[in-house]
Amino acid sequence: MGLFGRFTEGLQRSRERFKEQMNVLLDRGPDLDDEFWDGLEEALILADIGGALASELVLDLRDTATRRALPDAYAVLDLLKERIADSFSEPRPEVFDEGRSVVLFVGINGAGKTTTCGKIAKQARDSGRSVVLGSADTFRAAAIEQLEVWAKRAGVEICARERGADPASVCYDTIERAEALDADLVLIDTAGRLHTSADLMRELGKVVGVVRKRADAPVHTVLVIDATTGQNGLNQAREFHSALDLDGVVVTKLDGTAKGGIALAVSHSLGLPVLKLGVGEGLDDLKPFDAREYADALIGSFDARSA
Ligand SMILES: Nc1nc2c(ncn2[C@@H]2O[C@H](COP(=O)(O)OP(=O)(O)OP(=O)(O)O)[C@@H](O)[C@H]2O)c(=O)[nH]1
Repeated sequence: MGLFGRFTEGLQRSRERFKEQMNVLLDRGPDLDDEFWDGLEEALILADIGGALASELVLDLRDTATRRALPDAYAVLDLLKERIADSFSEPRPEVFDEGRSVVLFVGINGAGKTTTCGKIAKQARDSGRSVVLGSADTFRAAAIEQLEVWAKRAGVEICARERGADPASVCYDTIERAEALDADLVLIDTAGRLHTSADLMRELGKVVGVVRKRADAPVHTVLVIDATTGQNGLNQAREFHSALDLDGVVVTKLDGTAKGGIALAVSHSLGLPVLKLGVGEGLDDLKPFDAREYADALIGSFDARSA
């Protein structure tokens, strides 16, 4: 898929914000002066890739521009896309797309865990894999019903118990059911919790421990991050990663924010792969992640004619 491929729409607001910032600079001309480099760093920070990575990238680009004698800002912006793509952690297709896998979705309230579970179930089902969903979010009755609706839409099995049931035992039942059905993929929704609540994080750690002990297939923990929370997503990722040793992240709600750079901030600073991207509320609004396409869609295209 080309430059404006799959993520174009989802990252539209982020790209427009970046373009606005850059056009102010490019209107002065494409010179690689101090004002350009400072402006570029500011635009990257505003796109929520994080202050540390923004200055790291700009330092590297500045150095490369001198060494390679890059002619102007347009050449730097092209190189920026390459550097952004290279800054993402390596992909891990075994989490959702290959072999047998048990995945626990974790994250703060409302991040999009239940919705993402449903969307991934649908994609896996469409590609011929058998899926069992588990509703370990027994805290919210509506979450159980919501996951049942998604299971129906995706045409997959679901294991659920009543509100207040022990989440670990729901996981246990789900894995048992998946084994009986010889399922390829088990997707378990957990209750939303604040990364700052030590008790809730400990409880989640126990649930993950039970699943790791019980499952025969590889167990993966995936953090769902709402992109609209911007840099707070990085704090969430840090806490969840240190408590649960995450395997990757799914970034949701990219359709409603200009803070699309958060996927890069998390992936780069914690060494976690971005596994999927949520770009809407519908069943098909989930995109596979590709670092190059993401970089293209985040930065957009600049050339002497369009500026
Ligand atoms: N625009 C948009 N909305 C999304 C996306 N993903 C989820 N949502 C919406 O976000 C809201 C919360 O999603 P849920 O899936 O219920 O979130 P959750 O993390 O399971 O919530 P808790 O169970 O309370 O922790 C719902 O209204 C979803 O439709 C997305 O990619 N884009």
